[in-house]
Amino acid sequence: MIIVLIGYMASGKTSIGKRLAAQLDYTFVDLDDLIEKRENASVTEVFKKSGEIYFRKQETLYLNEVLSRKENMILSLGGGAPCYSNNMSDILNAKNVKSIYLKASIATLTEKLMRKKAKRPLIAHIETEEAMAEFIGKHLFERAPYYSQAEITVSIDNKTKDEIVQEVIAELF
Ligand SMILES: Nc1ncnc2c1ncn2[C@@H]1O[C@H](COP(=O)(O)OP(=O)(O)OP(=O)(O)O)[C@@H](O)[C@H]1O
Ligand SMILES: O=C(O)C1=C[C@@H](O)[C@@H](O)[C@H](O)C1
Ligand SMILES: [Mg+2]
Repeated sequence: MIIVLIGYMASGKTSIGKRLAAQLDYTFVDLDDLIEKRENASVTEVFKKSGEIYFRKQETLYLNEVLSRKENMILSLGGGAPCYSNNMSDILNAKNVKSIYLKASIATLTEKLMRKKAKRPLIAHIETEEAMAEFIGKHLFERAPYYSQAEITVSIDNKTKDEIVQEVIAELF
């Protein structure tokens, strides 16, 4: 089975994914990391050198490659991955794939992203907390229709990583 974690930037896809993989003894794949390895450049460099459209094309290519693998795997996506091309339908239609939305409020995301924006090219330029909350609110309005199609939704607000991991496992098995 492939368990796909989706959600906004900083919702915990990478860190929760790693813990889930360790606990379930599944392979762990992070789509942003895979893109960086294959493109031999950081996400920020790919955005800068080749532009977002090129990044989205490569993201779709590598997503489909990983979805065709036949192994037990936790696959943590980048924040935008489910919202481009036919990616969300491909995830929902793939056999043996379960999708999980790690859902966070605008307040939680604003607080996290003010601290961790440097490596995220879409938000690195935003300076004040008010502007960050405004950006995230608008962005989530566009993206939530994709994220919400996931088979399972787990709210992450005010929960520890361990609590989230246990909740995901309880929903899955
Ligand atoms: N429940 C939590 N409690 C406290 N800190 C958390 C929690 N979940 C994640 N974090 C921290 O928040 C930061 C963002 O998490 P992470 O990188 O896993 O998010 P992401 O969804 O993979 O983001 P991106 O879309 O940018 O890849 C990390 O520093 C992580 O350690
Ligand atoms: O939300 C997004 O569109 C992104 C999230 C990150 O995981 C990276 O995939 C990249 O910075 C774009
Ligand atoms: Mg990540």
